[in-house]
Amino acid sequence: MSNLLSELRERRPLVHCMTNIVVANFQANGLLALGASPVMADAREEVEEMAAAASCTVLNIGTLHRESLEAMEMAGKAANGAGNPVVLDPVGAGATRFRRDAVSRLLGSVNITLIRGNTGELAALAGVDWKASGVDAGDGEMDVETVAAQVARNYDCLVAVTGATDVLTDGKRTMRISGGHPVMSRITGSGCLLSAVCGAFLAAGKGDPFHSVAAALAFYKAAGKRAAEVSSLPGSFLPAFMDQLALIGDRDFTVPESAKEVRA
Ligand SMILES: Nc1ncnc2c1ncn2[C@@H]1O[C@H](COP(=O)(O)OP(=O)(O)OP(=O)(O)O)[C@@H](O)[C@H]1O
Ligand SMILES: Cc1ncsc1CCO
Ligand SMILES: [Mg+2]
Repeated sequence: MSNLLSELRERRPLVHCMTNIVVANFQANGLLALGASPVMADAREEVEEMAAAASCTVLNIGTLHRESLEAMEMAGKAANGAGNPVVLDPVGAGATRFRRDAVSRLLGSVNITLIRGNTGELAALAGVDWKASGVDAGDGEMDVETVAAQVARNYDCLVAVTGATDVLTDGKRTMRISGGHPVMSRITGSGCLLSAVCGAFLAAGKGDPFHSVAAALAFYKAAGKRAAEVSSLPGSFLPAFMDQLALIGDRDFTVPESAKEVRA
């Protein structure tokens, strides 16, 4: 059993979120429920200071515009300078040219620790032919483990691709995490909040970042599963899910022991 969650709650990491207007409140509440401390800040005038003061920065392009993209680049570089982890959530990366270009720009100028997205977003990052559907996963065929590992090697970062089964890779090792419940994809922002939760776990973990993200994914799946036992309808699932983010402890979820080696 890992005690990462207890350490996280003890440390209460400050998670700097540059996020979208849909999920900001949900993300802040979810981080508080988990035991982290959220701060939303995206003005160019302050992001460098905030990123340096925080324990990690989360860049979410869900409702991006020119100014926020510029601010994200500044924040990402400041977080890099402070040695803090940076999570990129490439929301709807395949939906428009602006989003594709924004993701390339961020990946080209900031050292990203983790990219967390759904299959459609992974396809966009990898240039795989895909039927994009706004911010949803969309439709298409690809070997998620192989493509995610290629993207991880390309950008020298961790990649977490979520869905019915989550895949985590650093380009050399791959891990699959199952669990959760389909209702998790029927509320908006469950992926966005997860990206911020991964940031909190990365900030709390002193060891292998791969292990910290694996723990975050397993924790979140467990919270979804337990909340769906209370209600699997979206409206009443939401508060039950918030409660589980606060209730679950280290002994209530299992991080898979072994990661599979992948061939480059
Ligand atoms: N069918 C499913 N069964 C079990 N868990 C699921 C399912 N779909 C999604 N999840 C879980 O929901 C969480 C969010 O993942 P998802 O891939 O839906 O994110 P997303 O598409 O980026 O969401 P959003 O953009 O709305 O924030 C993850 O923990 C994932 O494991
Ligand atoms: C619905 C939606 N549109 C832009 S961001 C967002 C939140 C889920 O990704
Ligand atoms: Mg998403």
